[in-house]
Amino acid sequence: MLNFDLAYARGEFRLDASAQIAGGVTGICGPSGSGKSTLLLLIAGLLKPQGGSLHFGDEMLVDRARRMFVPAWRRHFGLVFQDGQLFPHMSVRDNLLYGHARLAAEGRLFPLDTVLQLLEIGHLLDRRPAMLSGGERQRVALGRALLYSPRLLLLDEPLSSLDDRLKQQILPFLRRVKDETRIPMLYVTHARPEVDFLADRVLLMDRGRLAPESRASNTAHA
Ligand SMILES: Nc1ncnc2c1ncn2[C@@H]1O[C@H](COP(=O)(O)OP(=O)(O)OP(=O)(O)O)[C@@H](O)[C@H]1O
Repeated sequence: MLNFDLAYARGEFRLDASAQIAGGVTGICGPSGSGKSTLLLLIAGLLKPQGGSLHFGDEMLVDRARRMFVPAWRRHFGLVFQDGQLFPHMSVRDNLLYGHARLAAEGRLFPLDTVLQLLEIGHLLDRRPAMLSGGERQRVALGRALLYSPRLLLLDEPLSSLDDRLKQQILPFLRRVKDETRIPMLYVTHARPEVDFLADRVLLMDRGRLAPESRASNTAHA
């Protein structure tokens, strides 16, 4: 599904990461500052690598040797970051429909009602993001990413700012998204239980390098 070999340097930090990743949910774990968020930004097209290549299926998105770089908006990937990053001046409805409304009807994976039901956010449509709880904001951010009908979901610690009760509320939603939509996901987290619950495999990031995790326990989740 995703195949990359990316080199990126910023100050002292060096990322030199390669992997071939199949569909399903791939957890990415590793110490703080090891480069997990940087890797997601490189895959999203929000950072440009200094070297290497990136393929999504047969499609070449980056090939620095040929000076090729497909910009983020043309990759059609969905992103959910820690703080949700909703548009503060727009209602929940307008946030949710922001990407969706621009898609051709045949490109939409699911209608608004399906996502509202899946994430239980139908009662929030007329509110602004400031009027939402953290868990509601996370669900709206996820809803917006889903309604964009992405080819890949990039999730960067999407639950890390939430309390346990909210995590327990949202994790099953994510599993339903995985089971019902089959959209591949890269899921960055420090929280082992989230990975154990969701991921089909785990990659470990350490000082800018990626390696498959060898823990046998993960096969139980494949
Ligand atoms: N905007 C930035 N400008 C300069 N350096 C940065 C910036 N963002 C991150 N870094 C540095 O890049 C390196 C990788 O950071 P990154 O955020 O990718 O790590 P991470 O594994 O996601 O960490 P965490 O688990 O703490 O979120 C770190 O050394 C960090 O200090």
